[in-house]
Amino acid sequence: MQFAAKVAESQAASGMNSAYYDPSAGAQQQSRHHQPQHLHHPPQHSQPYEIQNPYAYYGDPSLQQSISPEMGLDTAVRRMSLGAGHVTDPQQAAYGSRQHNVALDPYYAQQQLAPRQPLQYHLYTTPLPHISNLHPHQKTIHSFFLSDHVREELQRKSEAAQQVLDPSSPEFHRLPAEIHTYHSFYPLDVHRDRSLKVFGYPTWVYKAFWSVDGKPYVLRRIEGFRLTNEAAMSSIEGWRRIRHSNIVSVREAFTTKAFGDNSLVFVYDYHPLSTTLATKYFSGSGGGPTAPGGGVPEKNLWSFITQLASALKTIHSAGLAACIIEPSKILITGKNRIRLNCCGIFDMLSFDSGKSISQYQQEDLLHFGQLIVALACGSLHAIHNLPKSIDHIVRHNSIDLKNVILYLLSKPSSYKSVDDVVTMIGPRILHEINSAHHNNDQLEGALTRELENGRLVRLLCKLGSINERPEYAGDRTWSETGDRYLLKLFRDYVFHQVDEDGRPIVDMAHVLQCLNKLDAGVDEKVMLTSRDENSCLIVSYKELRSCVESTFQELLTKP
Ligand SMILES: Nc1ncnc2c1ncn2[C@@H]1O[C@H](COP(=O)(O)OP(=O)(O)OP(=O)(O)O)[C@@H](O)[C@H]1O
Repeated sequence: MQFAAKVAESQAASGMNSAYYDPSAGAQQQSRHHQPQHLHHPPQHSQPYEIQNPYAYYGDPSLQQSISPEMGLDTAVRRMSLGAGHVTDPQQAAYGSRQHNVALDPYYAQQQLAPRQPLQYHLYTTPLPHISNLHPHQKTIHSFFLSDHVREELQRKSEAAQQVLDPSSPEFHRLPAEIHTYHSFYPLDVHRDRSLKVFGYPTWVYKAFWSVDGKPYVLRRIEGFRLTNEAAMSSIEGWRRIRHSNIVSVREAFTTKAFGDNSLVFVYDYHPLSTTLATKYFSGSGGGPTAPGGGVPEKNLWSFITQLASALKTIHSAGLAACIIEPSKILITGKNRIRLNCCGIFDMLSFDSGKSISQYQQEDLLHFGQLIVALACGSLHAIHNLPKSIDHIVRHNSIDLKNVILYLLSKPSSYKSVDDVVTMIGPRILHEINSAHHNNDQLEGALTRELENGRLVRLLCKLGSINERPEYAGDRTWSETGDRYLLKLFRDYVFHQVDEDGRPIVDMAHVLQCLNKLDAGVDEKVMLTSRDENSCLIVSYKELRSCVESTFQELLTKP
């Protein structure tokens, strides 16, 4: 595998100086390590990334025991973030300062004085150097990594997923430490007032970790609901089988008294940093795009209609009804990506209502139509004056949109079904598929850029394990002889080049080229010189590669 990476020295230097490799000293001072429990000598330097185990945070042995080592590692890898309590999202604003819980970690016990700092995203987004005259075989350093905005978005999501409550906050003490198999509760409600509007009961939303797989989930608690008919619990089974890209997956439901009342709890997949249609388009602070008429632009509307129709098609085909098509219960989990939330709750709350499923399905279509009217007019009150609203929609949108809305709002009948909606919006579905494929292509391109990096990190790990081990199997000269000596000289050749005045040459393209050639084991030869310049060895990458492999195997197999 070869890269024809060739960048001007200044560009290379800027790449090497970018925070991706070496965040600025300021950030380093602010970031903190989270040391695994078994390390007795915490390193003195700060690192750009912190790999943490959320379970170690709590110092709760019973929890730690329930987690397998593999799971801990997996979780630790997923926790790669700068590890700082970032406090800009509304959820945090509602609950005050929150931080990663470090208070109970013995390593941090003496280091609690300095407050954790927000993530400094700008250190991770390097400006692209302006290069207009690159040859086809040349690449800028940025082409080896994810684009800055994708990386930042993923980092923000990862950070949000790992947030836990500050143990000194009142909220921390109010919430149970563990319920069922979930722990580390973190409230997601944007506002503190509990509205009974949607479910008729106050509801609370928390992120919590499931101790079985270590992943975060969302728990929605229906406060004060006493389950009178045990059979209602079985209604969740149908929902557990539904997997759809526009439906927030339902995991399980259970009752609990852990909150001091009779609560019913539903568990859903967690989608970090999501918001709702209500917050984005009807709260006045969402900043969503608006068309000239004040509503959501028609292009976005068609995308929402297609996604919701697709979700409803799956739900109705499974003999279920959503019963919850309302702006505050439709999550926006990405750009124009929506997911129907809170499915399954009404099945349990109105288990004995006596209504048939087809009646509920007809209501779904009606609520679907009302939602589109509200979005197209930019107001939740639009459905109260339909003639005026339809008139507004016709003036600002296509006739196709009006036809779909009129169909959805038409009288319920046994002939009215989501299938007809799918037929009506056929051409728009094609457009949606095209956009989805396009987005896929872009993400695949981004993934491909990172593809080689994992390979290089593996190689670097091997080299790091081999080079300059102080002693191995009692042999103090182990790293200074044989294959290991060759690899030590190669390490100097790759990373420690100096110019004629002895100044370090920092050339990212050279490093990448050498590592790629080593990984591929090409026949090209390289001249390695000892530091005292007394010996000089000519060796091929192929030979160096077999040195790496055999030495690493030796490390693995010998006691
Ligand atoms: N599955 C989920 N994954 C991630 N975040 C979620 C999920 N479900 C809800 N949320 C977050 O929780 C917040 C609160 O959800 P909720 O449904 O209570 O909305 P709300 O606007 O507060 O509605 P209500 O007025 O009915 O309480 C939402 O804004 C959303 O950001």
